[in-house]
Amino acid sequence: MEKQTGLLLSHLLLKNSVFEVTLNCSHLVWKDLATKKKQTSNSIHHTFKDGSFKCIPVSEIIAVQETEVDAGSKDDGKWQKMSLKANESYPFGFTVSYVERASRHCWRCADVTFHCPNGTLCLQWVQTIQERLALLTNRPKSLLVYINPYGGKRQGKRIYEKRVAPLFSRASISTHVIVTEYANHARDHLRTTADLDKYDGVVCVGGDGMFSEIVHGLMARTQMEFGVDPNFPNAKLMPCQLRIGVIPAGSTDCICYATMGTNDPVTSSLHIIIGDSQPMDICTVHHNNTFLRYSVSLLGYGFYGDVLTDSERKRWMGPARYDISGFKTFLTHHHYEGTVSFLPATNILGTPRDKTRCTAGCYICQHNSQIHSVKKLENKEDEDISDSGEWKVIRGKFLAINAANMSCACPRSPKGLSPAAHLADGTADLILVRKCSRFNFLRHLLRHANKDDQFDLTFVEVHRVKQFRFTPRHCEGDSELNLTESGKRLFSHICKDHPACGCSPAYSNWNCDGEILPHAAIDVRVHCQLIKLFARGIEEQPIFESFHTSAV
Ligand SMILES: CCCCCCCCCCCCC/C=C/[C@@H](O)[C@H](COP(=O)(O)O)NC(=O)CCCCC
Ligand SMILES: Nc1ncnc2c1ncn2[C@@H]1O[C@H](COP(=O)(O)OP(=O)(O)O)[C@@H](O)[C@H]1O
Ligand SMILES: [Ca+2]
Repeated sequence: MEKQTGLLLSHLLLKNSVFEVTLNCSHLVWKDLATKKKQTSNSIHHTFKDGSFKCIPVSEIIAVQETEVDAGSKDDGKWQKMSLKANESYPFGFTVSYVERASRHCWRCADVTFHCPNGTLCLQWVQTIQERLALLTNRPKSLLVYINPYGGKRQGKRIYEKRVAPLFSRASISTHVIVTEYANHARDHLRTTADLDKYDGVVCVGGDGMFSEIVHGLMARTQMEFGVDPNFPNAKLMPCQLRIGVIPAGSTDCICYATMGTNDPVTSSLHIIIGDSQPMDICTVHHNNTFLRYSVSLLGYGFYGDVLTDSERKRWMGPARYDISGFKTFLTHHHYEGTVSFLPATNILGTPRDKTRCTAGCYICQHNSQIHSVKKLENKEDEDISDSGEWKVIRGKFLAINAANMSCACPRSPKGLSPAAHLADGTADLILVRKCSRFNFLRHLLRHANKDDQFDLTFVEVHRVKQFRFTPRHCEGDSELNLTESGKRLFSHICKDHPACGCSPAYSNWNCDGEILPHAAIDVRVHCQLIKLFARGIEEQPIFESFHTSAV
């Protein structure tokens, strides 16, 4: 064993070979001494598939613990042989659990057990690694967990107990778990009752609707604490301090998919454990200066509003309801008339049709959010939002009006509704699909699932915006008309009951992150980075950490 400042180096047994194991301030590295000579001293090393070399960042170590070296502990013959040898001259062991990257952005918790020649050395390794982990202040120690037992395929509770809780326990994270008993249980608990000082984060097990509940609860609590009235459309909303973790157990799971590249509960758990942080924009939705809701992913009128409205009656079907309702809504082919006004995002990097993608450490999000902060400091943000800038106005008949605050990538559409949209740039992509033939609309829809550009069609346009407004045709000129659900039904009724007349109903509903909004006329504003997730954005490719031999 060799211990210099900040460096621990020992020769330890791993499986049947002696490895040089090193812990420096940022990485844990192990090299098979038998193959070490083959490596050139100045080359940048990678993790070798044969296991002869591995380099993992300390920030991705989940836990370390002493391991009993016991020949009878594994039933696999090979392992027993190794254990016997370990017992002879390496009778002590410790196991390091760490993040390993699997395919398609999935993360797994891998274990490696090192055998030591004496107990003092073993203890020193365990303690030193634990000390390093304790220095990682971004990691949560205590979490408040809400499980929706009815989300998706109703597997939330099982997913949490079988796949998530054991990982949290291995990482010594304490949890307070609440299985929700009714819709908005989590939102109301967070808004009024929960003792948030006790926790380092809030975790929801469910779908995008459940995530939306958490966002509403935390946002309401934060605005109340700071005395901000969200009814005031130009209010400067305060960001939430607690990070949110999302364990996917829903029907769409686009929040997970767009922030981690997969909807896998283990991957989400590992991002939570290592304390990742991904800021996200939030939209506020108002009607006649009254706050209605927050939206994080999709605000959709027309097609996606109608799919949602139809699908709510089919909740018992689980996630398949969206496919059935999607098909049915496609066949009905309703269009809606109205005016869309929007404030384009100017002086920012990125456009909705460029080839850049919002990935981990996104430069565009960093750059554009800095512009927002400078404006906030100079108190020019309101100016920009309400008066200055050129509002654009588009009147027409639309099959769909969608605002994507992020890509909205999900298993149904791995590139998403707006593939170049950003999680945290302070803008949303406003997609207008004008009335067109069923065939053309199908072409547009199919392009969400293949490589072709869904915006490269004459009847589709997309704008990167900071704010937008929609006024359905029958409300135009009557800003006071408060068109609620019952009113809308009255209007819609006329043609919905007479499909043969070929007319479209006058109004659709807004799909706001999977919730039906009771108003058709809305004002929407994007707020930059109001919440943070336990995520890091989609990693472009598996990261192989660089490591120089000379540094060891
Ligand atoms: C072969 C045809 C391909 C059709 C592709 C359709 C493109 C799908 C993009 C869907 C984007 C979804 C954005 C996220 C919306 C969610 O907030 C919302 C609620 O989710 P959850 O709480 O998990 O139920 N989900 C939806 O509105 C579902 C829309 C599905 C439309 C088919
Ligand atoms: N215990 C519960 N009973 C009924 N509804 C609930 C419960 N807990 C949460 N909900 C509601 O269920 C809705 C859907 O939840 P979600 O987890 O997003 O599943 P899905 O993705 O299948 O829609 C959300 O609107 C949420 O408010
Ligand atoms: Ca955005």
